[in-house]
Amino acid sequence: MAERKARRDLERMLVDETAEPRALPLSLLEDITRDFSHAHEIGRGGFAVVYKGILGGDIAVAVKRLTNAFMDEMEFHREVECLMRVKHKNVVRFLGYCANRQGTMETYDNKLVMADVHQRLLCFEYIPQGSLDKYIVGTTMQPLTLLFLYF
Ligand SMILES: Nc1ncnc2c1ncn2[C@@H]1O[C@H](COP(=O)(O)OP(=O)(O)OP(=O)(O)O)[C@@H](O)[C@H]1O
Repeated sequence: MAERKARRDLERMLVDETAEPRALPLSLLEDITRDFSHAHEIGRGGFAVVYKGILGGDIAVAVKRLTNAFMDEMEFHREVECLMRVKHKNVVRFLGYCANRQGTMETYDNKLVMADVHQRLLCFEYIPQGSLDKYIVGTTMQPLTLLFLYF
């Protein structure tokens, strides 16, 4: 129920450019990326794996799952705060964030222990051909291709 509402809100945000980024439930981000499946992976950076999240129809978002080693809680808060402040037509729109912490039983040293699993995620507008180098290649290749065709 809450997940369905969050999904609708996220879809609405994509058409309403004035909407502020918001907290998103982990269950929604898991659902739209098919549990962060390999098939949804669109890229990797130094600190994150980026997935394509599919909402209704053709609507997509980019979900950035930060690696655990990267950030402590304070750093993550600062990152979210900075992203929330930046609003510019040349900057990819930040849509939301998720910080989830869950205890799971794990075996350590032949004993069952309660481990804290942290998930930190950021959600952005999806940019087709996400990487800037693909745009640059796309634009510089065109004249070259035309030149080649001319000769
Ligand atoms: N909003 C987006 N829409 C589509 N693809 C994206 C988006 N954000 C990232 N990607 C893809 O994921 C890749 C990794 O992005 P990410 O932001 O994690 O790292 P980076 O900017 O390449 O490097 P760094 O680790 O230094 O930040 C990008 O190269 C791009 O292909």
